[in-house]
Amino acid sequence: MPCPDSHLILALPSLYRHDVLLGEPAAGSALACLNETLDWQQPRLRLYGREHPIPRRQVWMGDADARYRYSGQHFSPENWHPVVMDIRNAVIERLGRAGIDADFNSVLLNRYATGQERMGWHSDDEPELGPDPLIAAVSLGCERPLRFRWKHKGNAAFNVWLPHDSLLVMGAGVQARLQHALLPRKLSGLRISLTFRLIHC
Ligand SMILES: O=C(O)CCC(=O)C(=O)O
Ligand SMILES: [Fe+2]
Repeated sequence: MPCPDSHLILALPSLYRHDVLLGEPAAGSALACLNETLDWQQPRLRLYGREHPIPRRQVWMGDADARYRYSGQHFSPENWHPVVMDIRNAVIERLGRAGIDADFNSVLLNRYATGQERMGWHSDDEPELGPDPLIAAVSLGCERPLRFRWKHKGNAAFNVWLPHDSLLVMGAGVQARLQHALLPRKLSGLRISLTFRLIHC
């Protein structure tokens, strides 16, 4: 049975959002805690032959053997922070209630200090995620839209707004058929996202 706070965005591929994951004050304290305590990194990545610092900060976290390759670099995960582990468990529990038996052994945390910080177009389709990954994206802080576009042109691109304490579920077919990006916006305010993944080690 659909939960009252669930919004189906697409049925096939499967894309939907739950509006309240942790509740308050847990969501607000998670935002403050992660912002203040994590060792936020700004690695330089090579793009079209030139190196640039990424236009946001990030932390990889997860099980020790869940190593990840991204833009030609290997990232070893940080140990699970207890607050991130609690959020992971809340995601698994919420998906379980929706009839989805999910597991995640790693998470990419992204920190956008202002509306100008961003993430470019991509699909989360690295081979270590397997052929059809389920990716669960938790948003904390400033509400911003994640923009989606189809790989085969024709259908219109669209925004999915991600409020504080929401959970976006990118299920079967989403990475194969769509790309997504967090584009710069005239918005102010800190946002942290956590994208949970299962890496096949
Ligand atoms: O910050 C977001 O909501 C998007 C993050 C994302 O696409 C990713 O971590 O792969
Ligand atoms: Fe992504």
